[in-house]
Amino acid sequence: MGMINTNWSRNTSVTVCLLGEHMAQRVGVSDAGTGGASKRVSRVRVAVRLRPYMEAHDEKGEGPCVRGLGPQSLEITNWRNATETLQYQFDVFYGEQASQQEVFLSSVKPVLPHVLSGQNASIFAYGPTGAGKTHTMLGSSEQPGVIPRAVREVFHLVREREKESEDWEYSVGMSYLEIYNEKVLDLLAPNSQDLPIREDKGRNILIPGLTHTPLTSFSHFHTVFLPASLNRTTASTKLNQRSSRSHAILLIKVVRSQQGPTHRQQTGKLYLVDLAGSEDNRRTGNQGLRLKESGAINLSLFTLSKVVDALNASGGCRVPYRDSKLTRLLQDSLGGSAHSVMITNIAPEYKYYFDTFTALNFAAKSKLIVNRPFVREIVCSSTTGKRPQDEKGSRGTAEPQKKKVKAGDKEGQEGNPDCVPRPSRSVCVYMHCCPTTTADTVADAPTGDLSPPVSSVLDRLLALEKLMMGTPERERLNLLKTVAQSRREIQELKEKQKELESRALQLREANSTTEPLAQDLPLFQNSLPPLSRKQSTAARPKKQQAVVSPLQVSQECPLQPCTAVNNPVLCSSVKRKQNGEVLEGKENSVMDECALSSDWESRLDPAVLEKSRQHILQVLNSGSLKELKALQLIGDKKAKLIMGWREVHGSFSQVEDLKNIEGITAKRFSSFIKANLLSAVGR
Ligand SMILES: Nc1ncnc2c1ncn2[C@@H]1O[C@H](COP(=O)(O)OP(=O)(O)OP(=O)(O)O)[C@@H](O)[C@H]1O
Repeated sequence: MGMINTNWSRNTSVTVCLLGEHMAQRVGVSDAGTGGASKRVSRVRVAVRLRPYMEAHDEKGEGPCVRGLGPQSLEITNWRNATETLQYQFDVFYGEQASQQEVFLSSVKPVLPHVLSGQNASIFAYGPTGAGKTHTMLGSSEQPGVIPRAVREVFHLVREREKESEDWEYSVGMSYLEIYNEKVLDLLAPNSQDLPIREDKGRNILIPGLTHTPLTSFSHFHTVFLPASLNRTTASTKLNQRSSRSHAILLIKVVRSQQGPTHRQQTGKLYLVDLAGSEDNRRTGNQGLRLKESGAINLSLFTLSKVVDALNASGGCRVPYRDSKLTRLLQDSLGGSAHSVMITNIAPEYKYYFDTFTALNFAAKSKLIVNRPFVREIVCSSTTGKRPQDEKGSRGTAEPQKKKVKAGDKEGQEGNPDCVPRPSRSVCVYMHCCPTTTADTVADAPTGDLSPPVSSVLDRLLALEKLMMGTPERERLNLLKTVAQSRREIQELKEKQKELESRALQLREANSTTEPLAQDLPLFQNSLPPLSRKQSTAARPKKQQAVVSPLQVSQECPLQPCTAVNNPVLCSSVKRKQNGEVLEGKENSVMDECALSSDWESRLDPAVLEKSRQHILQVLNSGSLKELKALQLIGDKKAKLIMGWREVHGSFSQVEDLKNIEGITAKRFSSFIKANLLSAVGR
């Protein structure tokens, strides 16, 4: 690898590269003191911790390749030019001598009070394998790391807050998981399977089924956490005897509930993340399973890097959170709503040079990420006098969260298990700065009686809704406007529909023995028989294709049973009159009525029929989904099946091939062909 062993004392006289707020900017040594030392505060606080030099990792006796310059800066040898170093500036730099206490006090402790106020915080350790991530996060019994110190501090803060005011009650709970080979595994329930990751309408990331254990004290935490840590997947590699083969995420959830008539409930989450190390398999000596693990680790870390790049890119490009489980779970920590601290661990030996270099560059670009923290609060004003069931209710039981999920609850029990079940007749409001989506509004729409235009607007709404879930915030605002517009359209259409229905009803009542006036109600120009009030809903103008122009009937074959009319629809209305039946829905199209006549085909002009057949065949072969659905008796499902068939088998050589489609029986085909030919020749 041709490493250069730098004599640090020589560096003062040479040019150095400075990497400060932004990436690689070369400056002369005289500028180094000012050029990169920007005081701009980044929301994602980035600390770098240098592990003590270990001779065991320096077979060639090359000495360290990194050294600290001050409380915020360090330099690393420039591998391209031995006479240069690369300098970096971070929020904090912890040298080899830094204690666990120091790391905790300056980087972690300051963010913890936010968690008690309903905000999220993330502390994560990043860096190459063997650089000290687990040491930083977990530590040992002699040198406890961030995790035990943070949890102890959370309990300490809770006790203090409880002493200060009796208005708020606090409850603390934990979940603990690992991402191993792209599987989310519950470390508190070691036999569990890969858990799904979901996102609710408030963009909270959820893992239904993940165990949540209420905690009463720090020592209680210890008894739960320690055995669970042993469930984490670790193994020996050439670089680390006990290398973490998974990303571990400990979630500490603090729910605080206000006492009194109005129940405010704030939920803050603290994510403590020990990432698996990035690995160079030429050096780790990984093979077989280790190599597979390494692939998953590197892939997720690569995605993490892409996420950071996308967040830093201007122009709001897509952030690939969904490309790995890790980034999906860290979505809130990077570019989300959490107060985030990234502790980048690096090793000083030359053996780690390129890993260190990569880690430092990653850390430098992560500094630019801005999160937008907000308080997650539910306000419940209950008319029952009952207060919302909070975590106190399940204190002392290790209950899988999925049991708390109540399907169909509009406030999102399923979407957001943090919204605990609320009492009946209570009003729950989410309060945070993010715009909420309109899933609840969509759910309100009476989909059962939507006419086609309404359902298409609804489809648009649902599509927008889906789109919004993976869209950056400022685009979401635009989408929200479109959603609002669509809602207005739905409302207008519903009103129009109601008006038409009531007019139809009035007409029928007024002309109980006569036909309704076509000019009064254009959509009903092919008048339906008189209806009772009860039947009136069936008279909705669902099928605009029922409105057809007069048939081109063969002169030689006048329509016999329907001699009074030369229109299949009118024919059907006569038939309806005869049997007093009301038909509705596409499958029972009025076309079926005329189609019941067995010799209908012989009464139509063969040339026109052939032309119509060709037209149907053409639609079957090249029609879009919409065009296929415009055919009689073809709904959404059948249209999709037709498209699928086309893709697999190519063109339909004749319309009869339609019988190859699942669900199209000979009888159904016969109805289809009659209905469509009649409809087509009618045009
Ligand atoms: N600041 C430190 N002071 C003393 N020892 C340290 C420090 N950092 C790391 N070590 C030691 O270095 C070794 C490797 O550290 P650790 O296991 O924490 O690395 P890691 O980054 O978590 O590795 P991996 O990604 O492979 O799990 C351990 O023996 C650990 O005790």
